[in-house]
Amino acid sequence: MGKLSKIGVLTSGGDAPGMNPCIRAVVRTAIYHKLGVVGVKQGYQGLIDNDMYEMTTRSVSNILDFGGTILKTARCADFRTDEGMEIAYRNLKAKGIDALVVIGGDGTFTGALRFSKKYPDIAVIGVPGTIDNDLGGTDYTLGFDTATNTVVEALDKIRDTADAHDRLFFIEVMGRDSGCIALRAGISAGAEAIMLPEKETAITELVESLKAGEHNKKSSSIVIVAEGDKHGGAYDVAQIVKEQIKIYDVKVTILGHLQRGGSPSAFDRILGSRLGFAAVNALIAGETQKMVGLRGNSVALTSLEEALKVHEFKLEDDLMQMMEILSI
Ligand SMILES: Nc1ncnc2c1ncn2[C@@H]1O[C@H](COP(=O)(O)OP(=O)(O)OP(=O)(O)O)[C@@H](O)[C@H]1O
Ligand SMILES: O=P(O)(O)OC[C@H]1O[C@](O)(CO)[C@@H](O)[C@@H]1O
Ligand SMILES: [Mg+2]
Repeated sequence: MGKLSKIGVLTSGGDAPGMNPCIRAVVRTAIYHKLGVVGVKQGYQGLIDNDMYEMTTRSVSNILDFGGTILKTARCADFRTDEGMEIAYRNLKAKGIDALVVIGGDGTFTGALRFSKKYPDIAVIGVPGTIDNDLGGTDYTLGFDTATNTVVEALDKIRDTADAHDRLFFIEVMGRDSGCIALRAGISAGAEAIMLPEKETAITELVESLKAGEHNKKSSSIVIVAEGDKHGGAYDVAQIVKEQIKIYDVKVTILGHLQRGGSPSAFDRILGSRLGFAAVNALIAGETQKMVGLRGNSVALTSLEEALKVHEFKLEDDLMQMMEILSI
């Protein structure tokens, strides 16, 4: 690759709080180093549709506290095809862009890696931006902290009414393939049980533990169901359990997309700024096909391949065990 001159930045997949602080850091770090920086609208769709604009330091003024992403995002089917990738490549070359910072989740990185292997003259650095926290090589992804706090706030409110009415609530949280939000929010809000995509929960055991809780004079119970759970969503699980347990009045709440919105927490603002800054520095250092992440409070580079490997270590055994014991 020749000398770096112009960086494209995009956000892709589900939006995540912290993406805006990250875009701001990419833009200002690039400009500080006298590099051009181009904002790509709607993720990979903008590469294909040629929807891009030159950014200045003022393009990212006063956005630290915004949820969503000023660049917009999309799930782009065309980028999965060789034809789509070729159009994207031609558009990048025509604009003189020689590197990309892609902010997104596992799907975004899968696309980035494929693209970069096909067109290695465009350097690519990934920033983990997804509320799912489902990437290796980083302890946290952008948006996970804010989303978890949002879920905890909702669970606290549901606990008030559940307790007042002696009810059993099944609460569905996001995480198609990832139980990270479910586990940490569950611990924070004292949930009685958590159902995760990574670990099958036996319904008989769940029913037994809910009955034991009632026997222990618990006035309310909260079961968190991550949306990817094998038994289906919260409504499905509630239906199965209802048939086996008559002691509580059963209610269901789906938290849905409110989990993705909102102003980023201080943690996500700092993480976004730190990783955006590091992404540009990695490109300047000649890196490509890597992700910048946070490991043990230090910024670390990981190959995109490694980042995409299984992330189950994030469901630490002690957290899983503790969750059950502390809710007796
Ligand atoms: N195999 C692939 N080849 C090319 N592009 C891909 C591939 N997989 C995903 N992408 C691109 O990445 C985009 C984002 O992926 P996806 O929708 O899975 O979200 P994500 O980045 O995992 O974020 P999140 O899970 O937080 O929503 C896809 O819409 C598609 O454009
Ligand atoms: O907004 P969409 O496209 O329905 O996507 C929902 C999915 O996106 C995520 O929120 C991640 O961004 C998953 O947890 C969830 O399954
Ligand atoms: Mg994903």
